[in-house]
Amino acid sequence: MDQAYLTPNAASPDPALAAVLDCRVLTKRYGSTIALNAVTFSIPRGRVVGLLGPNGSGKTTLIKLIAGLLQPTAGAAYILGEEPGPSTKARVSYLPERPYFSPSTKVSDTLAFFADFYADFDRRLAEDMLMRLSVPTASTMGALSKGTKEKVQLVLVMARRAALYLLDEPIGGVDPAARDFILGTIIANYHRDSTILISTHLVSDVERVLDDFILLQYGNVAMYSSPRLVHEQTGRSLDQYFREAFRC
Ligand SMILES: Nc1ncnc2c1ncn2[C@@H]1O[C@H](COP(=O)(O)OP(=O)(O)OP(=O)(O)O)[C@@H](O)[C@H]1O
Repeated sequence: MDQAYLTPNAASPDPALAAVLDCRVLTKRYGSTIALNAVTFSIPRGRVVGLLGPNGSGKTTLIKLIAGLLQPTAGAAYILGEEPGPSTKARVSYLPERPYFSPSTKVSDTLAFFADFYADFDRRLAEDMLMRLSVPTASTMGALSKGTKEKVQLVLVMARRAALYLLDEPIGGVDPAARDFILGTIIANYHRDSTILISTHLVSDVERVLDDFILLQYGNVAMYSSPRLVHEQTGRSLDQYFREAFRC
């Protein structure tokens, strides 16, 4: 495990070194279910971090807590030193796991909506990415395939100039051939100072773009490391390593 990434540094006097995201003993219970159990980690700026783990391990719960859509039972998440609230929402670009535009909304209207709603939205960048992904902007969302809807929502979210992007299962519905292209387009266009936290089961598709990964198991951080370290230490890709380590 690369301990360097685990060092909380939100109190650093150098803003360039301050953590974008700091989770401290972050805990969420739903009744008697402990979805997140005193999760503590820190992510510096400029990293692309995979949030990995089996079904029910707490990935969506963690992302919703950071996005301010859920309240923690104990502990806290800090975005650039602040707990989730209106000012962090202006710095965080969040892609939920489910579609959120009504079927009758045209793709071009979603661009207008984001431009009105988010001061940091780069409309030209969004239009450019949609064109490169061959998305028909005159269509309604309801007329698009599941994968194309996901492309639109991912493009909108990534065309904001946010400090932190929270992507919950962004490419699950996209065909395998297009995943590489989409990830490549996203990574080529996002601002290098920003941090991306991306929850996914598609480890083999995303591992090449990840600087680091956090593995959740039963609501605990089981590992915080990098694909590079896993490869150096085991000779395996992240996907191979997980398949062997967590075989059912
Ligand atoms: N609204 C809720 N009410 C009760 N329990 C919940 C609720 N949401 C999540 N849970 C429970 O919390 C735990 C974590 O769920 P969560 O959705 O965060 O996991 P996940 O890692 O995102 O799963 P998946 O990979 O299947 O999307 C699970 O045991 C789940 O059943």
